[in-house]
Amino acid sequence: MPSSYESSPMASNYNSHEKVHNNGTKIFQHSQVVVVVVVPFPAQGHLNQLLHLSRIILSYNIPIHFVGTATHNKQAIVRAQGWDPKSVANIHIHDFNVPSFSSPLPNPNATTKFPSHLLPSFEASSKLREPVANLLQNLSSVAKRVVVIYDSLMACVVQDAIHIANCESYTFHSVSAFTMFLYFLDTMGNGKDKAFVEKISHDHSNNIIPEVPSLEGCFSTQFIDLITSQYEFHKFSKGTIYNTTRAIESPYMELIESIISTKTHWALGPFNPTVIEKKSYKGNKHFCMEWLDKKSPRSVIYVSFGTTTAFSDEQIKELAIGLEQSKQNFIWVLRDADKGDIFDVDEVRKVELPKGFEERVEDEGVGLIVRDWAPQLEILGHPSIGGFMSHCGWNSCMESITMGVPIAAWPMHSDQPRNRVLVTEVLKVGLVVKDWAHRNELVTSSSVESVVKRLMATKEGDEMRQRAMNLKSVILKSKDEGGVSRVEMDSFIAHITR
Ligand SMILES: O=c1ccn([C@@H]2O[C@H](COP(=O)(O)OP(=O)(O)O[C@H]3OC[C@@H](O)[C@H](O)[C@H]3O)[C@@H](O)[C@H]2O)c(=O)[nH]1
Ligand SMILES: C[C@@H](CO)CCNc1ncnc2nc[nH]c12
Repeated sequence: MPSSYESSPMASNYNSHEKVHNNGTKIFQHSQVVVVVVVPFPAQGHLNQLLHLSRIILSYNIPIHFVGTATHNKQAIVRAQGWDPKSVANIHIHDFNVPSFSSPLPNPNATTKFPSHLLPSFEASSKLREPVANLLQNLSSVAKRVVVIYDSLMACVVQDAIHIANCESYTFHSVSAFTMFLYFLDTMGNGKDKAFVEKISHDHSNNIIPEVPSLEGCFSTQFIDLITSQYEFHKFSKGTIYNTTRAIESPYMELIESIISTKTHWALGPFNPTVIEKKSYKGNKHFCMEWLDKKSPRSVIYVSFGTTTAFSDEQIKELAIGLEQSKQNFIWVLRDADKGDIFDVDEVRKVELPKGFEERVEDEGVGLIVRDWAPQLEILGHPSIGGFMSHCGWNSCMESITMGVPIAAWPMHSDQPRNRVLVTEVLKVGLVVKDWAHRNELVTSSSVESVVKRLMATKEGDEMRQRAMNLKSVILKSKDEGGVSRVEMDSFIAHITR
């Protein structure tokens, strides 16, 4: 564990901060520096994005304070990918206490796929308000400015920032600009002005705004309450941050800007590294990377559904049979949704596969089952990967697109049904496995088989792979000197350090 992982008293934080940034001469007086405090929401898809962003901001030599409960901080760090884990030592990690919370197993047979079992851990994290307020207060007395970047679901926790004169905050939305735009549009109600509606209708005909599924079945009611209870606190933030790039989502960034013109909207992504650092391998190569090394280019489909999905036994069986019948190479990450505390391993579900399946596909060299944490970013970046069967979580979408891999889309909940539309209809780098209208039905082995074949072994699939590679190169260029992603990140940094 990196030494700074332990939460340390303020004084030693300052010492380590001087050590990190002081190249022989004492360049920092604390009263002159701008510090950034990052407040993530405690679920993997959220923690991951803000840890990546922290590392990017740190690369501009800005001190970073990352706050959360001990278990969620540890979760973010042990699972970080794509860069040298040693650089975490330069981030000030603050482990704050919250009342203990229960950490039940997900329910694989529930009618909706929303991960309601995570609610106790979400509720516990809402108790971070007081320690966060104290931290902001302490930092504000020694820093020139305290910049708070908080997950939109943690607005309530950072509400005291408003009372601190040299503190300003930015809301981070963990979903696509496409999803956020549709969400803002839905909530605009009758206040739409005529010109705006005309523009939207025009965009409709240009396919910028395709038909999307309603939000029915996407969230639990308690989660909607959690989202709504944050509303009143968002008005205090100075701007909003998205993990996207104008290189792929500029129409939606512009639409958001036209709806909410009182704030600055920053497209600072992609947050995940687009080139994987050698040092990220943590010593040994994962066994699936060696397996991939032996396969031919673009011949393997990677199958994984993020950290918030639990399949029923019946669905697992159909998926297994479908993959085998497709006769395509695959790596399948077969794991249940995370628990609220991932280190609580007393109770885990052992998923059953059809008899003999695993041995057969592994002996034949066509399939590999991974049951623990897979190095997804590295896998997607491997030249043998030619497709990704995904639930369309936003991290997975960005990772796949930045690595040039097309998607077989099987959304489960939340923003995923709409990300599916962005991937398949707008960017045209994917096929639909399951449409939201059929969300309560089983996906049969024959539909799995047919989508996998279409993506991996047809001209249509080749064309998608080509488009995905084109998007990858557009994104890489946008990060070069003068490119849109680089310019926007540089100007955000210039803005907060002004
Ligand atoms: O074995 C694994 C499983 C998952 N992962 C990583 O875990 C992350 C999963 O995040 P995803 O966004 O894809 O999916 P999740 O469902 O877990 O996240 C969720 O939270 C954030 C939202 O914005 C997403 O849209 C939402 O679905 C990815 O970064 C993926 O690379 C692994 O590295 N290995
Ligand atoms: C329970 C979590 C899984 O990590 C739902 C995904 N998170 C989200 N999904 C959709 N819209 C959002 N706006 C902010 N966060 C959002």
